[in-house]
Amino acid sequence: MEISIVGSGYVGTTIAACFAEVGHDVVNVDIDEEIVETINDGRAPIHEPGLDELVVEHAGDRLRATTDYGAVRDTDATFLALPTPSEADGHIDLSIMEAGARSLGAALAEKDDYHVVVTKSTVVPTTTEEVIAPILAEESGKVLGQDLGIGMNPEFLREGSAVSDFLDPDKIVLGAESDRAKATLRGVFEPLAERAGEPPIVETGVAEAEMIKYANNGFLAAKISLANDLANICKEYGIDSEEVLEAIGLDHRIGAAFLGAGVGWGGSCFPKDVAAIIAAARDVGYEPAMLQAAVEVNDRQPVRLLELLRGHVDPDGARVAVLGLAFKPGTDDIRNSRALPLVDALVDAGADVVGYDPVATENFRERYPDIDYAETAEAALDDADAALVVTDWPEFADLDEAFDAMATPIVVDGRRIVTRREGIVYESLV
Ligand SMILES: NC(=O)C1=CN([C@@H]2O[C@H](COP(=O)(O)OP(=O)(O)OC[C@H]3O[C@@H](n4cnc5c(N)ncnc54)[C@H](O)[C@@H]3O)[C@@H](O)[C@H]2O)C=CC1
Ligand SMILES: O=C(O)[C@H]1O[C@H](OP(=O)(O)OP(=O)(O)OC[C@H]2O[C@@H](n3ccc(=O)[nH]c3=O)[C@H](O)[C@@H]2O)[C@H](O)[C@@H](O)[C@@H]1O
Repeated sequence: MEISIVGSGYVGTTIAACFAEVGHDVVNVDIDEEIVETINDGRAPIHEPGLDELVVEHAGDRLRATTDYGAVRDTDATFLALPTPSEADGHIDLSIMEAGARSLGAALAEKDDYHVVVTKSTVVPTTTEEVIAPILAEESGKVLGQDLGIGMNPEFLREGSAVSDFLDPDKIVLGAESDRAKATLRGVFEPLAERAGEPPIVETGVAEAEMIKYANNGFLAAKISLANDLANICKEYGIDSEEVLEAIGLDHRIGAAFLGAGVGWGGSCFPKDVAAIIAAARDVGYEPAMLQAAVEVNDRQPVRLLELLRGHVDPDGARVAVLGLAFKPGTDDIRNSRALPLVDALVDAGADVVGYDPVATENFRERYPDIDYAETAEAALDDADAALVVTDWPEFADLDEAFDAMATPIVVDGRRIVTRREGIVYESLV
C-alpha cells in the first residue's frame, strides 16, 4: 500500500521505516528540512537501535521524505505522528496537531479519491472525531464517511527499543469510524501482523482507541508508583524491597514487568500523558484519585533521595556526583528525567554538582550549562563528597573501586544498581 506519515520524530520515522520494511511504499512529511534531508540521505534523524539499518536499506526506494504535504495525495492513508505536549496546567496542547491537520486537509482538497487519516499521536478521548476530523473536512471539502475516513491507532513502542517494539508488538489497536476506514487500517497492518506471528488485533471505536493508549500508560506509570509505595514501606521496616517485588511479580496476575522501584518514572510520555488524562478526566467531572496518587508518589521519590543524602552529608558546599542524566538507560533523551529535579534541588542547596551520563551529557549541558560534567563515571566520583545514582545504566553496576577515589565514599542509590560492600557508605532509596 501507499502510506504517508506526517511527523518524522521518534514515532514517525520508526513507523515509516518499519512499514517500508514490511513492504509498503512510505513517504514521511515533516516541516523540518534537515530531518527530511537526513532521511533521504539514508540516515535516521534520531538515535534508535536498528533504525539506521532500515533507513539505509529503504531510503530512495520504498521510503522517502519531503516537506511537501502534496505527497499525501498519492497515498491511501496518512498517519499523524505529531507531538502532543502538555500545557502548563497539564492539559494536552493540540496546537501542533491542529496545524498538521490543517495542512493535511488543504493538501487533500486536491485529491478526488477516498482517503483515510489515522491519528498515531497520543490524544485525549474524542480529539480525533471532535477536533481533527472537522478541521480535515473543512480544509479538504471532503465528507466524513464518504470520501474521508478517520482512524486512531495508538502506539506502544518505547524509546531505546522502538524498532523491535513496533515490529513485534504485544497487540495492535485499530480504532475506526467506519468499516471502510477499518478495512484500510487492516490492510496497512496485515503484512506486519503476519511477520510478527499474528499478535492480537483489537478492532474498536476511535475514542476507545484513544483511551486505550492513556489506560496503558496510566496503568504502567501507576504500577511503578505502587511498586515505589510498597518499596518505601519496606525501606522503613528495613525489609529488602527487591525480594518482595520479585516475589509478587511471580504471580501471573501481577507480572514482573514495570515493578522496578527507585527514583521514579520520567520521559517524554508518562509524565505528560498521565497529566493530560487527569486534566481531561477533571474536565468531564471525574477526580482520578489513583492516577493523581501515582503522580504524587513519583514526585516524592527524588525528594526522598535527597533526604537520604542529607542524612549523610550537608549538600551546601559538598561536591556531589550525579550518575545518570537520561530519563532511562539506552537513550540520550533527558525529557522529564529524574535528574532534573535532583540537580535543581542540589544547586539550590549550594552543592557543587558534577554530572555524568554515557550519552546524555550534551543534552543536559544545554539545560544546565553551569554545573560540571565528567567524561567518565570514575572522573565524576574522583574527590566527590557523595554520589547519587539516578539512571540505571548497566555500567554503574561495575564501578566498585572508583568509589574509593571519593573524598567520602557516600553512595545514595536511586536505582538499586550499585553493589553494597565494605568501605562505602551505601544507602539505597528502596
Ligand atoms: N516518543 C515515544 O516513545 C512515543 C510517542 N508517542 C506519541 O507520538 C506522538 C509523537 O511523538 P514523538 O515522535 O516522540 O515526537 P517528536 O517530537 O520526536 O517528533 C515530531 C515531529 O513532528 C514534526 N512536526 C512538527 N510540526 C509539524 C507539522 N506541522 N507538520 C509536519 N511535521 C511537523 C517535527 O519536526 C518532528 O520531526 C506524541 O503524541 C507522543 O505522545 C507514542 C508512543 C511512543
Ligand atoms: O507513550 C510512550 O511514549 C511510551 O511510554 C513508555 O515508554 P518510554 O517512556 O520510552 O520508556 P519506559 O521504558 O516505559 O520508561 C519510562 C520511565 O519509567 C521508568 N521505569 C520503568 C520501568 C520500571 O520498572 N521502573 C521505572 O522506574 C524508567 O526509568 C523511565 O524513567 C511506555 O513504556 C511505552 O509503551 C509508550 O509507548
